Amino acid sequence: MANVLEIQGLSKNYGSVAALQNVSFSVPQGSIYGLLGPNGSGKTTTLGIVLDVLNASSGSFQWFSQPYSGASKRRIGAILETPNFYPYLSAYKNLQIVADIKKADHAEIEKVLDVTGLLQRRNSPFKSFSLGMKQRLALAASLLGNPEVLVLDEPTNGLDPQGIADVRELIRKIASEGKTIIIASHLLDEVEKVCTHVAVLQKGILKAAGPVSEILAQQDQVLVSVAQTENALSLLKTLPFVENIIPEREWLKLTLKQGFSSADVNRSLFENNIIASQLVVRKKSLESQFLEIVNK
Ligand SMILES: Nc1ncnc2c1ncn2[C@@H]1O[C@H](COP(=O)(O)OP(=O)(O)OP(=O)(O)O)[C@@H](O)[C@H]1O
Repeated sequence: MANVLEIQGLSKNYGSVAALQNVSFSVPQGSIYGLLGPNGSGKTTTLGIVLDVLNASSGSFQWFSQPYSGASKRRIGAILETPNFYPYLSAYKNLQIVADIKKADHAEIEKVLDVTGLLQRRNSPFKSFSLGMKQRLALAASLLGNPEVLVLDEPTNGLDPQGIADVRELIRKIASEGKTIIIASHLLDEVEKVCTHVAVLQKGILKAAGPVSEILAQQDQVLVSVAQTENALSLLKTLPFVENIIPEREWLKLTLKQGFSSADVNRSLFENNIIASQLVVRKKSLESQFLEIVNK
């Protein structure tokens, strides 16, 4: 699959602050790519550089395998900040202004209002919109000109759970039409629910990048409680499918290699005359996986 964006060795210093340090990753065409990291990790800086509103201190990037130009700009729709529309003008009128700036056909306005679920409210003034509707109007505006790629910085910031779910659905719908979407977010949950790929930033350093299924693998943890802890520990250390063992009070916490389950642990213990009094399978939380990645 071709890449819509390739970033090589990007660094950015604000005075003595190293906001980005030698960051490289590629965004495949058709992906929903999450740029994940806590506040201040360099997400907005990365997006600002690739959208040409900030200069990098060093490194390079290409959109559609070419240096950034007016031609590539027309293929990208972006929302970098909380959207500014005219409060007393209707949704439709506001989009007319955006369409004129982007030299987009006015016929597109109805379509983007429909996609974002705002057709019924086309004549309502922007100031009467809820935060979620304002965010959807910003998405509608970014869709004018029919860009191939959307770049969104924290698109669900400040929204309530329903608003977050609406924007998530909308992102899925837009992606299903073949567009590539790049989203910066500090919300792990959001990234896991909607993204196909993720890059994890911490203090300007890229910690991991790739398909979500590889980066945030849903590895289970198996907790074993046995009377003969020492015997069990010696045995478990010899089992090739046990990746990691953490003894914690009466429990032995195990991480297993892909394709193995608590049944394999139970069988091995039993075959060696060790009876587990309790065996518990616990899903590793996204938080703990994220912390493992950033602490690596
Ligand atoms: N104009 C600036 N001048 C000085 N330092 C800056 C400037 N902009 C950003 N920084 C610093 O660069 C680092 C990265 O900031 P950036 O806004 O890119 O992070 P972020 O991951 O987008 O965070 P947030 O989620 O809070 O927006 C932070 O330490 C921030 O304080």
